[in-house]
Amino acid sequence: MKPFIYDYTLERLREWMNEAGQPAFRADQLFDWLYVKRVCDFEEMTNLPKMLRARLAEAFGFVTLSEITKFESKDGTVKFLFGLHDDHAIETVVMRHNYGNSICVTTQVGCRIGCTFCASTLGGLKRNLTAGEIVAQVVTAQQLLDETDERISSIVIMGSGEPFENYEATMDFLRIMIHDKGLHIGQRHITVSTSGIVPSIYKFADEGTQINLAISIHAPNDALRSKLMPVNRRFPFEEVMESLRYYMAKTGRRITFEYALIGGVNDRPEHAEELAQVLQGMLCHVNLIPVNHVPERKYVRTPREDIFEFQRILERAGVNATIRREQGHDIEAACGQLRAKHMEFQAR
Ligand SMILES: C[S@@+](CC[C@H](N)C(=O)[O-])C[C@H]1O[C@@H](n2cnc3c(N)ncnc32)[C@H](O)[C@@H]1O
Ligand code: SF4
Repeated sequence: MKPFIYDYTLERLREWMNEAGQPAFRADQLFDWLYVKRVCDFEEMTNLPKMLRARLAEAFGFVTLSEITKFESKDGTVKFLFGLHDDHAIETVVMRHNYGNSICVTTQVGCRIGCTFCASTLGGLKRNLTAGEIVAQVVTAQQLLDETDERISSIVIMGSGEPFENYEATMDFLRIMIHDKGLHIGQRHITVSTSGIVPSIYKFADEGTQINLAISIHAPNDALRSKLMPVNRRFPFEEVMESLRYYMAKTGRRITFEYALIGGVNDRPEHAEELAQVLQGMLCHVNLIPVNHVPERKYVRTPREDIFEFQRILERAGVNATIRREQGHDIEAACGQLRAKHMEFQAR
């Protein structure tokens, strides 16, 4: 199979042009066709010489995401189930806020991390997505928004998969997204979420970007975190915290801690107090998320009043905390749920 043109950063396209005996500016023209004009056919790139268009078509393919289903929520959230060339399915969600539109992208088909509350991991990991397959989710969604003159202004890497186990593809995706000659998404408007893959956190800290980092913490201590997230046995709580301290010292950037509240499991006042103690004095923010129901799991949601109490305990200790506003609840926007249903349906 030919490589996807979306797999290539502008720097790599320049190298390719150089090897093909073309001036570097041809790569910039190509990049503009791909990400500013959002054209998906080399033949339409009319300021490139005909011979070059033919060579590009010979060397590269486009990622085609077939729309298996699309659900639109009352609040404007749109959830796509896209089919890939090898018949795998992935989810992408577009959320509309009063400050702009954001997209939640998937980085792997499934996930091998095995968090006990997550639908994405139910069938294990099938494969990594290439950078181009992550890019295609944004371009395809943006093409649809072009029809109503809307723009994607922020990205969260919070769809299925662990981005830091598909590190290089995720970084190339980010390089393509932030480039000022392409879609030019502001770095501070992008968030990468990880379950805590420690070596990648160090690597990411050294990249020198302004991109936000979120950590799925979900427990205030080692023992409970290991129960909820088996990855904690590979990279224990304290090692994760140590890597985050390095990240903060290196980048000066605030970290977001994601904490899904699960009724009776990690949502008691003593959990809030322990978490407050661990995070006190850290440049951080806690995002409290009422756990999304996953039919295969028995977890229940924390009552509203207890969520507020959890938040109050953190705030009283000086730890900034917000409760995530839920979007697309009526369309099962919780990541992995739509794909899990699709797989179940196919297996029948
Ligand atoms: C699906 S993960 C993808 C990114 C990365 N693998 C991670 O764990 O951070 C994105 C976020 O969704 C959260 N999540 C997964 N299942 C959830 C559920 N049932 N309810 C609420 N949040 C959930 C994760 O903990 C994580 O914070
Ligand atoms: S929460 Fe993230 S790391 Fe955990 S299983 Fe789901 S996608 Fe994988």
